[in-house]
Amino acid sequence: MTTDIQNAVLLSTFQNGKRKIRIILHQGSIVWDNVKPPSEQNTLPIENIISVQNGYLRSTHPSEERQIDPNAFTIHYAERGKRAKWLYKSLKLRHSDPFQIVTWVKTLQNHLKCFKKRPKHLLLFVNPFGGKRNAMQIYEKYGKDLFNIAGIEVTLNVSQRKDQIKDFLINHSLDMFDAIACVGGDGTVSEIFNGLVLRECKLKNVDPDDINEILPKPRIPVGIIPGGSTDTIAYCIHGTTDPTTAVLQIIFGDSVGLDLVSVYDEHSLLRLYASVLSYGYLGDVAYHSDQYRWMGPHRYDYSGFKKLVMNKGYQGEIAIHSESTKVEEILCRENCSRCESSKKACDVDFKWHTVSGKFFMVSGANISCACSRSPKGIYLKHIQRVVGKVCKTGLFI
Ligand SMILES: Nc1ncnc2c1ncn2[C@@H]1O[C@H](COP(=O)(O)OP(=O)(O)OP(=O)(O)O)[C@@H](O)[C@H]1O
Repeated sequence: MTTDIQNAVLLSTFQNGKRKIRIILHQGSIVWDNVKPPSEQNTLPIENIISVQNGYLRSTHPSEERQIDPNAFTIHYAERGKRAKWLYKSLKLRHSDPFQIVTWVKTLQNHLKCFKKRPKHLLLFVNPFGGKRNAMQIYEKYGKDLFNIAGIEVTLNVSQRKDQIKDFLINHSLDMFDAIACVGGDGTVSEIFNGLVLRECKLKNVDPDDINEILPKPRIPVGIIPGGSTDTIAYCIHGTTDPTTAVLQIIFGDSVGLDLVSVYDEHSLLRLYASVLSYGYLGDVAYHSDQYRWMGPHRYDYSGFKKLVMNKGYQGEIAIHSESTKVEEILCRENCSRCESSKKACDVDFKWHTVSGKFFMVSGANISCACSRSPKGIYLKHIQRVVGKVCKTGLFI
């Protein structure tokens, strides 16, 4: 059945506005071009189609029920734009023969049914407190209509207090949802995955406070629509903080894995994080900037400058479990041979090494922590240039 759908070939000529276009469906793509020169050929992979909808006749009165136009249909799709952004586009097509319309709509809709990862019921959390406090407006402007076009049923949950999203996820049934998403920043995303992991612990009778337990992985996919100040997790995943791009990725059910790090004190699990844990400069900026929330995202510039000027270094001692004796000089990047060899840990002789002294900051980053302010992420050379030789920088990516 699926192969029959995938092998379908269609060729027709449609009216698109004032121009006539020839359009062909073949081998998982549709290609269209003007019948008359100049040629403007477009290729659209079927997986980039959001939905295919019948056209509607113009109603003469708002109380009238909308009637399907048998001679028109619309293809809603996504197209890759500049700088990692995705754009929403649509193609309106008309034909004098209603049979042509029915054939194209049915065939394309059957194709779309094969994409099983696309969500149908989405639980969407909105944090009205983070960033510029405009998360609801972001949803209304960039999310609502696109989810509607995609035929996704959205259940909105606007958070009323800190940790409400986390508590909701721990305590409520999620059976009716096939995906979760949020409009918010890194703190909101953190509430979601902390809530999901603790929920799994509760369901599987795992004690999250036992450091020797392996924490269970939540299976439900999580979408992130940037609506915070830094939005580093969204930026690292999508390469941009553009909300439309995020909404389109959620619609298509595209996913990547995200590692989480658990942080414990002597007694219990403190929290899980996906971006960065920091002691020293960055930790202080994150902590103190919260009292300047009224400044919006500029609070980080203000606090960052203040803390940089006041910085005299932070005393500390770090123990690192590593095979190398030169732990202070190591810089890991993508495709790092050292990380590759450490995956085969049995061949490597790991020992504890300690580094102590005054640090500018000590950070444990799980992702590059790139954001629009710092597109290269946490970058060691950049930090060294800022602090000169005053203090050490501990950074482990
Ligand atoms: N209704 C609410 N009132 C107060 N705080 C809330 C509310 N809802 C969520 N929060 C908390 O707001 C905090 C900040 O939100 P968020 O992280 O989304 O924005 P941000 O700090 O501006 O962005 P970023 O973390 O990307 O810099 C989160 O830690 C979350 O727990």
